[in-house]
Amino acid sequence: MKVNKKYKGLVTKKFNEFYLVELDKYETSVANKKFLCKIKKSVNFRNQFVFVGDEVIVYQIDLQSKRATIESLVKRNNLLERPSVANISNIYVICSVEEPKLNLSQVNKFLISSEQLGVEVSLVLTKCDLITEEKRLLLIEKFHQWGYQAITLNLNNPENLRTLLIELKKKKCSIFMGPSGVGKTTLLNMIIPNLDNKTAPVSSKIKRGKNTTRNVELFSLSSKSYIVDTPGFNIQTLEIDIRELSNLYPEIYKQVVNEGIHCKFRNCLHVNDEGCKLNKNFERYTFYKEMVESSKSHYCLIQED
Ligand SMILES: Nc1nc2c(ncn2[C@@H]2O[C@H](COP(=O)(O)OP(=O)(O)OP(=O)(O)O)[C@@H](O)[C@H]2O)c(=O)[nH]1
Ligand SMILES: [Zn+2]
Repeated sequence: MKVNKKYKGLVTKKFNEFYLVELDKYETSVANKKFLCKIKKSVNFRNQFVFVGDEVIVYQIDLQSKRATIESLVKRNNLLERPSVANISNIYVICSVEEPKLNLSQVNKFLISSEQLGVEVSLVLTKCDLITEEKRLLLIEKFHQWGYQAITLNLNNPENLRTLLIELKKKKCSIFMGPSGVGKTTLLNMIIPNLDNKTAPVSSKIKRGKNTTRNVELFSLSSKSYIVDTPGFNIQTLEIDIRELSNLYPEIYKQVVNEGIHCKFRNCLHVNDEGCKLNKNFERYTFYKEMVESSKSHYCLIQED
């Protein structure tokens, strides 16, 4: 039985030329909303590929065989690389407080690289069982000054995981990103039942290539809430316009937008500029200055090993 109607849907998985598309729950009364789709042959997406996370319009919906055809692609908000996922709403930057040790410069790069996508960015600190309560509170205070309410986790305490899960269920589409060995896979395995991604102690990790052949999938946490079942492997390649950089630091954004400071020049970079009014007395200013300086002659390209 074919439905002679068009519906909007979300690509939750992609394999070869097939796409698993979940039809919008509010637009259809069909019970199982997942349809195996191919792209309409004559369609020209101007060499654009369709990725997991993309919204598409489907037609030729066959309720019996659960097949349909993708007619067109809805304009996407953003596209992440490695893994390729579209329309992410939230990035959770995951860093461990120990094993591996917290590296502030690296945390900064992950945060800026995520902010650059224009999504909501959160910071999660794992392995808090390896530090004292006093140190944990100091870290929360530190990152509060960076402009983030760090979520601290400890595998021995399921209570903090529950809090994170409640938060994730309110977000549209989240992904975990962070350096190797910080516990991203461990967390995903706890959040997604039967996922069973491989984890390994830090010392025996193969640093690259792990999981690369797996197909990315969106896992539904609640209606309208998804999480990417694979962590982002690395910092996204940045091509930041030097004038945009200050907007990616909440400490600077807050002063310029919320407090309305007025530097003498509208395009002030807040680095040795005449008449600059920015209060530079914050911890990440050195990182900011370094990024501005390294991108003065060319766009800032950051790639992390
Ligand atoms: N002590 C402690 N160890 C943890 C915690 N969470 C994870 N680990 C351990 O950290 C190691 C690495 O965890 P993974 O989940 O594989 O880390 P990952 O971030 O996915 O690493 P990559 O796959 O390399 O990106 C494993 O041995 C985990 O058991 C924690 O809260 N406390
Ligand atoms: Zn300034």
